[in-house]
This record gives sequence, structure tokens and C-alpha cells, in this order.
Amino acid sequence: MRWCFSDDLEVAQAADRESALTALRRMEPDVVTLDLGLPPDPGGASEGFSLLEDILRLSPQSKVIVVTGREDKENAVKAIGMGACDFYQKPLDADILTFVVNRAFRIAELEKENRELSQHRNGTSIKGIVAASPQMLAICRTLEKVAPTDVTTLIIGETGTGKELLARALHDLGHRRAKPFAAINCAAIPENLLESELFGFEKGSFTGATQSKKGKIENANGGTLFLDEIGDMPMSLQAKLLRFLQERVVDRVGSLKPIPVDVRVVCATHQDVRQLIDQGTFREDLYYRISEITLDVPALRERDGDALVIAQSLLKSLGRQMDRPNLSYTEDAICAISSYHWPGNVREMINKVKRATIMADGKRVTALDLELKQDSLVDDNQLNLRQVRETAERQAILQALQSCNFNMAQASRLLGVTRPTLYNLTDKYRIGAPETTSGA
Ligand SMILES: Nc1ncnc2c1ncn2[C@@H]1O[C@H](COP(=O)(O)OP(=O)(O)OP(=O)(O)O)[C@@H](O)[C@H]1O
Repeated sequence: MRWCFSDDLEVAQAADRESALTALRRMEPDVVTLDLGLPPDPGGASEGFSLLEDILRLSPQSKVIVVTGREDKENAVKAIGMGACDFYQKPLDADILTFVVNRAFRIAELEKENRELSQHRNGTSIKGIVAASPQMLAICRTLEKVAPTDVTTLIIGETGTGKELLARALHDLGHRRAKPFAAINCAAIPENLLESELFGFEKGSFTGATQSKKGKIENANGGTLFLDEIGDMPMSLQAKLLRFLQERVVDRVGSLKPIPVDVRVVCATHQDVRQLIDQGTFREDLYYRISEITLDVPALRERDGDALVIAQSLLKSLGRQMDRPNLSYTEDAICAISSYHWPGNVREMINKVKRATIMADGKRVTALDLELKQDSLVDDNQLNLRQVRETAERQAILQALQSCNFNMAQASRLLGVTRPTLYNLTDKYRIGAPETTSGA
């Protein structure tokens, strides 16, 4: 069989279950050909089936072709039922074997592509939100549960993480979607104007109030009121807002007649409200009122895989808008996007991708087009791929050693490395058997 395979295939041979498993761990092959007749049961198929089970468990992505005797249809069918990809009946025919093996490689390749694509797929169907990370998908699931209710929701997270987007999604997925969504940024309006902006005013209540005007809260009647940067709301207005949240009536400036208003309230802030309470700039009772449910939106750098998915989606949409469709990222751009810290989160990414869409020569967007220079990437305090790899490697070695009671030969087989390699690695990570370390 070995001679049938072309030279560009890397082939490992194994004569029994143990050596097959060692080779499997070491190579993680795309394709395995497995003769069911293995020692100590070369005439039967029991050892072959056990090994098939092991292979499928340890390396589920490997495509296994079982090799059976001429008339052994029953075992071939059983192997396919267990998860083998194909079977090949002896005697050997080089052309047919090559055909079967090539087809298995093609399936492995397609499955790999499929896995990669699904990793980069948008995992939520909430309009406007692109996400694939478990962290954001969990937030989206919570949001879908909260949206049909009227509970007051507080969304916290760094600037540009998508707090307003989530607030709109809460509105759009709820029963108030046909009614107004009124947003007000408490940090952007001067203190003396914020009260009349929120609660409205009566004619003549102050100089220039030539006619009565409804405030944002009244305008949102039936819909959703979004109070952005609630942490910046002046103390003087917090009491009035609390009264509104408790009584659901507004008192326009200059009026003593309370007006009932039915709105759902969603608040957001990038600040640590607990800290504001400790500093005495935010009322604790108001905090409890606005945070019946809290959505804590993680920063982009904390979401596994989101940066790339969002960057791809932005390149598509901005490319379309700017009449530059079919742009794609170079490999260095992809690395830069994944490792950059994104202090301004998605908003910063939008700016960078917009710039790159304009600046890119040809169809490829580079790290330079994105203005993600090497020195703006990972600093010492952040995780990088090497650190992640080393942490995982150390953990796996420790686990293997512990499960074999620190027997180096067994652990090296389990890990699919040679014994000298394992010694090197235990030196590198300063892993010693318990008695060695405790005596040190
Ligand atoms: N997951 C996401 N998918 C697609 N676009 C996103 C996502 N998150 C944020 N955005 C986009 O990023 C921009 C900033 O989002 P948004 O205004 O909601 O952030 P924010 O947290 O409210 O920011 P700030 O605290 O500065 O007000 C918006 O254009 C928004 O559409």
C-alpha cells in the first residue's frame, strides 16, 4: 500500500494498535487506512474495531478507510456505521486505492474549510449585531429573553462596544417596536438644559420658553427611552428621574401637573457605577432602579474571534458603500486585527476599516492600510499567541504526567512526542514530579 501512495503524501506506518495511536497523536493525519485484522486478532476484526473507535474519538477530523477481506461486507458496513468514511476490499488495486484515498483527502479538506467558515460566521440573527464569540452570543441570548419584557435594563461596557446597538435591539425585538425609540446622551447636554430636554417645559417657565414643549420622555410614550451615559447625569436630576421611574409620571419644568407616561427605560454607561456611588456622585437607589437586568458587554479584545468576524463584515459593507467591492485582507492584516488591543472597540474598527477601504491599492487590504503598525500590536501585558500556546502546552504536559503518575515513557506516548522531547519540555516549563518539587 505504501508504494501506491504518491511521494507528496507523508505516510506513517503502524503494525499494531499502540503504535497506531502514537502515530495518530503525533501526526493528526487527514486520512487513515485501517486494516481490521490486527494483532492479537489478525484473523478477526475485534482489535481493528477497537482501534477504529479510538481513532474516531482522539482524532475525529481524520477520515478512516477500513481495509477488509474480499468477502467481508458485513464488517465493512459495521465500520461505516461506526463512523468510518469509506471501505476498501482486498486484494490490492493501486488505482482503486488511490481513488478512494484521494476522495477521503478531498472530504477532509472540505470539512476543514467548512469548520473555518463556520468559525467566521455570524452567530446571531439580531439585526445589525455581528458576533461569533461565546461571550457576545451569551449576551445576545439574554437580550432575546429580556426584550419581550418591560424590565429596566442597564448596559455597561467600554466606549464603542455596541451598547446603543444592543439598546436598539432590545427595542426592536420587544412589543414596543412600532413605537418611538428616543435616545438622549446625558453627557452631551449641559446640566441646565438636560432637565427641560428630558421632562419638557411649560410656556413661560423660563426666559425664552415662548411655548410649551414635550420632553424626550413624553415623546417616547409607548416606546423606549434610551438614557446613554447615565453615569454623567447630574445629582440634581437623579432624584427627578428616580421619581419618574417609580411613579411613571413626568413633571414638566414649570408645571405642577404630573403627566403619565408609559415607556420602557434602557440605560447605558462606560463608567463603573459602583465606584460613582462610593464617590457620592450617583444615587444608590437610582442604581437599583435602573439595573433590574444588567448586560455587561465585554471589550472587543476580550471576545474570542469577534474582531475578525466584525472586520470582515465591515469590509464587505463599507466596500459596497464606497464602491470598492471584493476587497479582502492580507494575512498580515488578519494577524494585526486579531492581535490589536482595540481600545476604541468597534467604533475604532469602523474608522480603521473605512480608512483602509479608501487607501488600499488593488484588491488587498494590508495592516498598513488599517494603520495597525507592529508597535501598536500586543504589548507585554497582553496575551499573545506564543503565550497562549505555551500555557496550553504546559497544561497538557502536566495533565499527561499526572495521569501517568509522572512516568515519562507513558506520558510521552500519550502526548505523541518522543521521550527526549518530553524531557526538554519539562525542563522548559520547570515541571517536576511532586516529590522533586516539594523537596526543592
Ligand atoms: N457587534 C457589532 N456588530 C456590528 N457593529 C457593531 C457591533 N458593535 C458595535 N457596532 C457598531 O459600532 C459603533 C459603535 O457602537 P455603539 O454606538 O452602539 O457603541 P457604544 O458602546 O454605545 O459607544 P459609546 O459608549 O461611545 O456611546 C456603531 O456604529 C455600531 O453600529
